[in-house]
Amino acid sequence: MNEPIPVLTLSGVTRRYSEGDGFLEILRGVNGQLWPGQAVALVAPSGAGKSTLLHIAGLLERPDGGAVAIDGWDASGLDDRARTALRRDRIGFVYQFHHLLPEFTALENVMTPQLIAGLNKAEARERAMELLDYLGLSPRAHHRPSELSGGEQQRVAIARAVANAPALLLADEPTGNLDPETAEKVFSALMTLVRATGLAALIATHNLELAGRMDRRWTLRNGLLVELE
Ligand SMILES: Nc1ncnc2c1ncn2[C@@H]1O[C@H](COP(=O)(O)OP(=O)(O)OP(=O)(O)O)[C@@H](O)[C@H]1O
Repeated sequence: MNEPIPVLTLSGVTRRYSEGDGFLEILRGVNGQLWPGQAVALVAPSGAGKSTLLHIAGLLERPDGGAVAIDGWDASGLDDRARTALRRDRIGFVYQFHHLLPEFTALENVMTPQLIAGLNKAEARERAMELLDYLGLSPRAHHRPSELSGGEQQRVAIARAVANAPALLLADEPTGNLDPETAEKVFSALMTLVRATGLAALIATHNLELAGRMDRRWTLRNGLLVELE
Protein backbone atom coordinates (compact mmCIF):
# COMPACT_ATOMS: atom_id res chain seq x y z
CA MET A 1 0.00 0.00 0.00
CA ASN A 2 1.12 3.55 -0.69
CA GLU A 3 2.16 5.60 2.31
CA PRO A 4 -0.51 8.21 3.10
CA ILE A 5 0.59 11.76 2.30
CA PRO A 6 -0.09 14.54 4.81
CA VAL A 7 -2.43 17.21 3.50
CA LEU A 8 -0.40 19.87 5.27
CA THR A 9 3.21 19.72 6.43
CA LEU A 10 4.77 22.59 8.33
CA SER A 11 8.54 22.24 8.72
CA GLY A 12 10.46 24.69 10.88
CA VAL A 13 8.18 27.58 9.94
CA THR A 14 9.35 30.96 11.24
CA ARG A 15 7.76 34.40 10.98
CA ARG A 16 8.67 37.67 12.56
CA TYR A 17 7.35 41.18 12.23
CA SER A 18 9.39 44.33 12.72
CA GLU A 19 8.50 46.26 15.82
CA GLY A 20 10.27 49.52 16.55
CA ASP A 21 14.01 48.88 16.28
CA GLY A 22 13.62 45.12 16.74
CA PHE A 23 11.48 42.18 15.77
CA LEU A 24 8.48 40.41 17.17
CA GLU A 25 9.16 36.66 16.75
CA ILE A 26 5.69 35.15 16.26
CA LEU A 27 6.56 31.69 14.91
CA ARG A 28 9.96 30.30 15.91
CA GLY A 29 10.08 26.94 14.15
CA VAL A 30 6.62 25.44 13.84
CA ASN A 31 6.40 21.76 12.90
CA GLY A 32 3.17 19.89 12.28
CA GLN A 33 1.34 17.51 10.00
CA LEU A 34 -2.32 17.26 9.15
CA TRP A 35 -3.78 14.07 7.69
CA PRO A 36 -6.80 13.48 5.42
CA GLY A 37 -10.11 13.28 7.26
CA GLN A 38 -8.84 15.04 10.38
CA ALA A 39 -10.25 18.11 12.06
CA VAL A 40 -7.62 19.87 14.16
CA ALA A 41 -8.41 22.74 16.52
CA LEU A 42 -5.92 25.58 16.78
CA VAL A 43 -6.43 27.03 20.24
CA ALA A 44 -4.16 29.76 21.57
CA PRO A 45 -4.46 33.12 23.30
CA SER A 46 -5.10 36.25 21.28
CA GLY A 47 -1.90 37.42 19.60
CA ALA A 48 -0.19 34.01 19.80
CA GLY A 49 -0.04 33.78 16.00
CA LYS A 50 -3.04 31.67 14.94
CA SER A 51 -4.04 33.88 12.01
CA THR A 52 -0.39 34.22 10.99
CA LEU A 53 -0.06 30.44 10.95
CA LEU A 54 -3.28 30.01 8.95
CA HIS A 55 -2.13 32.60 6.40
CA ILE A 56 1.18 30.80 5.99
CA ALA A 57 -0.47 27.35 5.80
CA GLY A 58 -2.90 28.76 3.21
CA LEU A 59 -0.05 30.13 1.08
CA LEU A 60 -1.39 33.66 1.50
CA GLU A 61 1.83 34.72 3.19
CA ARG A 62 5.39 33.37 2.89
CA PRO A 63 7.23 32.32 6.05
CA ASP A 64 10.63 33.92 6.77
CA GLY A 65 12.08 30.43 7.14
CA GLY A 66 11.04 26.80 6.93
CA ALA A 67 8.69 25.14 4.48
CA VAL A 68 5.01 24.46 3.86
CA ALA A 69 3.87 21.49 1.78
CA ILE A 70 0.31 20.92 0.59
CA ASP A 71 -0.56 17.34 -0.36
CA GLY A 72 3.17 16.63 -0.53
CA TRP A 73 3.92 19.60 -2.80
CA ASP A 74 6.53 21.86 -1.28
CA ALA A 75 5.37 25.42 -1.86
CA SER A 76 8.67 27.05 -0.83
CA GLY A 77 10.28 27.05 -4.23
CA LEU A 78 7.17 28.03 -6.16
CA ASP A 79 6.64 31.48 -7.65
CA ASP A 80 3.53 33.48 -6.77
CA ARG A 81 1.60 32.21 -9.77
CA ALA A 82 2.18 28.54 -8.93
CA ARG A 83 1.36 29.19 -5.26
CA THR A 84 -1.91 30.80 -6.29
CA ALA A 85 -2.77 27.78 -8.47
CA LEU A 86 -1.95 25.35 -5.63
CA ARG A 87 -4.06 27.41 -3.24
CA ARG A 88 -6.99 27.63 -5.68
CA ASP A 89 -6.97 23.89 -6.40
CA ARG A 90 -6.37 22.46 -2.95
CA ILE A 91 -7.24 24.93 -0.19
CA GLY A 92 -10.54 26.40 1.01
CA PHE A 93 -10.92 29.24 3.50
CA VAL A 94 -13.61 30.18 5.99
CA TYR A 95 -13.36 33.35 8.06
CA GLN A 96 -15.19 34.78 11.05
CA PHE A 97 -17.22 36.97 8.70
CA HIS A 98 -18.71 35.26 5.68
CA HIS A 99 -17.43 37.59 2.91
CA LEU A 100 -20.18 36.44 0.55
CA LEU A 101 -20.85 38.57 -2.53
CA PRO A 102 -23.93 40.64 -1.56
CA GLU A 103 -25.40 40.91 -5.05
CA PHE A 104 -25.30 37.15 -5.65
CA THR A 105 -27.66 34.49 -4.36
CA ALA A 106 -26.41 31.69 -2.10
CA LEU A 107 -26.29 29.39 -5.12
CA GLU A 108 -24.33 31.88 -7.24
CA ASN A 109 -21.89 32.47 -4.39
CA VAL A 110 -21.17 28.74 -4.16
CA MET A 111 -20.89 28.42 -7.95
CA THR A 112 -18.37 31.26 -8.32
CA PRO A 113 -15.13 29.40 -7.38
CA GLN A 114 -16.08 26.55 -9.70
CA LEU A 115 -16.75 28.89 -12.62
CA ILE A 116 -13.38 30.55 -11.98
CA ALA A 117 -11.79 27.07 -11.97
CA GLY A 118 -13.25 26.45 -15.43
CA LEU A 119 -16.30 24.25 -14.77
CA ASN A 120 -19.26 24.89 -17.04
CA LYS A 121 -22.33 26.52 -15.57
CA ALA A 122 -24.50 23.39 -15.47
CA GLU A 123 -21.82 21.37 -13.65
CA ALA A 124 -21.11 24.19 -11.21
CA ARG A 125 -24.80 24.60 -10.52
CA GLU A 126 -25.31 20.90 -9.88
CA ARG A 127 -22.39 20.64 -7.48
CA ALA A 128 -23.38 23.85 -5.68
CA MET A 129 -26.98 22.64 -5.24
CA GLU A 130 -25.71 19.32 -3.90
CA LEU A 131 -23.57 21.09 -1.32
CA LEU A 132 -26.32 23.48 -0.28
CA ASP A 133 -28.70 20.55 0.04
CA TYR A 134 -26.15 18.67 2.11
CA LEU A 135 -25.85 21.62 4.48
CA GLY A 136 -29.65 21.93 4.76
CA LEU A 137 -29.78 25.10 2.70
CA SER A 138 -31.57 24.14 -0.50
CA PRO A 139 -34.71 26.14 0.44
CA ARG A 140 -32.45 29.21 0.76
CA ALA A 141 -30.49 28.72 -2.47
CA HIS A 142 -32.04 31.67 -4.28
CA HIS A 143 -31.75 34.13 -1.42
CA ARG A 144 -29.10 36.83 -1.21
CA PRO A 145 -26.86 36.96 1.87
CA SER A 146 -28.85 39.85 3.39
CA GLU A 147 -31.93 37.60 3.36
CA LEU A 148 -30.18 34.82 5.28
CA SER A 149 -29.54 34.38 9.01
CA GLY A 150 -25.96 34.59 10.32
CA GLY A 151 -25.72 30.82 10.61
CA GLU A 152 -27.09 30.33 7.11
CA GLN A 153 -24.63 32.87 5.70
CA GLN A 154 -21.77 31.05 7.37
CA ARG A 155 -22.94 27.66 6.06
CA VAL A 156 -23.08 29.14 2.54
CA ALA A 157 -19.52 30.37 3.08
CA ILE A 158 -18.51 26.83 4.07
CA ALA A 159 -20.20 25.40 0.96
CA ARG A 160 -18.33 27.94 -1.15
CA ALA A 161 -15.02 27.08 0.55
CA VAL A 162 -15.36 23.40 -0.35
CA ALA A 163 -16.99 23.89 -3.77
CA ASN A 164 -13.76 23.01 -5.57
CA ALA A 165 -13.25 19.91 -3.39
CA PRO A 166 -10.08 21.16 -1.67
CA ALA A 167 -7.85 18.80 0.31
CA LEU A 168 -7.40 21.34 3.09
CA LEU A 169 -9.90 23.64 4.77
CA LEU A 170 -8.54 26.49 6.89
CA ALA A 171 -10.99 28.25 9.15
CA ASP A 172 -10.26 31.30 11.30
CA GLU A 173 -12.84 31.59 14.08
CA PRO A 174 -15.68 30.33 11.87
CA THR A 175 -18.18 30.49 14.74
CA GLY A 176 -16.68 33.49 16.52
CA ASN A 177 -19.44 35.85 15.43
CA LEU A 178 -22.38 33.54 16.21
CA ASP A 179 -24.56 32.81 19.24
CA PRO A 180 -23.98 29.38 20.85
CA GLU A 181 -26.94 27.65 19.18
CA THR A 182 -26.04 28.93 15.72
CA ALA A 183 -22.35 28.19 16.34
CA GLU A 184 -23.34 24.60 17.08
CA LYS A 185 -25.20 24.29 13.76
CA VAL A 186 -22.30 25.75 11.78
CA PHE A 187 -19.76 23.58 13.59
CA SER A 188 -21.85 20.44 12.98
CA ALA A 189 -22.05 21.34 9.28
CA LEU A 190 -18.27 21.69 9.16
CA MET A 191 -17.66 18.37 10.90
CA THR A 192 -20.21 16.59 8.70
CA LEU A 193 -18.27 17.77 5.65
CA VAL A 194 -14.94 16.66 7.09
CA ARG A 195 -16.37 13.22 7.90
CA ALA A 196 -18.08 12.84 4.53
CA THR A 197 -15.30 14.06 2.26
CA GLY A 198 -12.00 13.12 3.88
CA LEU A 199 -11.08 16.80 3.90
CA ALA A 200 -8.49 17.90 6.46
CA ALA A 201 -9.49 20.97 8.46
CA LEU A 202 -7.45 23.29 10.66
CA ILE A 203 -9.86 25.41 12.66
CA ALA A 204 -8.76 28.30 14.88
CA THR A 205 -11.23 28.76 17.69
CA HIS A 206 -11.52 30.22 21.17
CA ASN A 207 -14.35 27.77 21.89
CA LEU A 208 -12.88 25.00 24.03
CA GLU A 209 -16.02 22.89 23.91
CA LEU A 210 -15.88 22.74 20.09
CA ALA A 211 -12.11 22.18 20.20
CA GLY A 212 -12.75 19.18 22.47
CA ARG A 213 -14.90 17.58 19.78
CA MET A 214 -12.24 17.74 17.08
CA ASP A 215 -9.74 14.96 16.44
CA ARG A 216 -6.66 16.82 17.65
CA ARG A 217 -5.79 20.08 19.34
CA TRP A 218 -2.81 22.30 18.60
CA THR A 219 -1.69 25.34 20.50
CA LEU A 220 1.10 27.87 20.02
CA ARG A 221 3.46 28.36 22.94
CA ASN A 222 6.36 30.80 22.65
CA GLY A 223 6.15 30.55 18.89
CA LEU A 224 6.20 26.74 18.82
CA LEU A 225 3.37 24.38 17.96
CA VAL A 226 2.42 22.07 20.81
CA GLU A 227 0.01 19.16 20.46
CA LEU A 228 -2.40 19.05 23.39
CA GLU A 229 -3.48 15.71 24.86
N1 LIG B 1 1.45 42.44 9.37
C1 LIG B 1 1.85 42.54 10.64
N2 LIG B 1 2.77 43.43 11.02
C2 LIG B 1 3.18 43.50 12.30
N3 LIG B 1 2.72 42.73 13.29
C3 LIG B 1 1.78 41.82 12.97
C4 LIG B 1 1.29 41.68 11.65
N4 LIG B 1 0.35 40.68 11.64
C5 LIG B 1 0.28 40.24 12.92
N5 LIG B 1 1.11 40.92 13.71
C6 LIG B 1 1.33 40.67 15.15
O1 LIG B 1 1.63 39.31 15.32
C7 LIG B 1 1.00 38.78 16.48
C8 LIG B 1 0.18 37.55 16.11
O2 LIG B 1 -0.96 37.97 15.36
P1 LIG B 1 -2.09 36.96 14.89
O3 LIG B 1 -3.15 37.76 14.22
O4 LIG B 1 -1.47 35.86 14.13
O5 LIG B 1 -2.61 36.40 16.29
P2 LIG B 1 -3.88 35.50 16.65
O6 LIG B 1 -3.41 34.40 17.52
O7 LIG B 1 -4.61 35.13 15.40
O8 LIG B 1 -4.76 36.51 17.51
P3 LIG B 1 -6.39 36.65 17.64
O9 LIG B 1 -6.85 35.46 18.42
O10 LIG B 1 -6.52 37.93 18.42
O11 LIG B 1 -6.94 36.75 16.25
C9 LIG B 1 0.21 39.92 17.10
O12 LIG B 1 1.00 40.49 18.14
C10 LIG B 1 0.04 40.90 15.96
O13 LIG B 1 -0.05 42.22 16.44
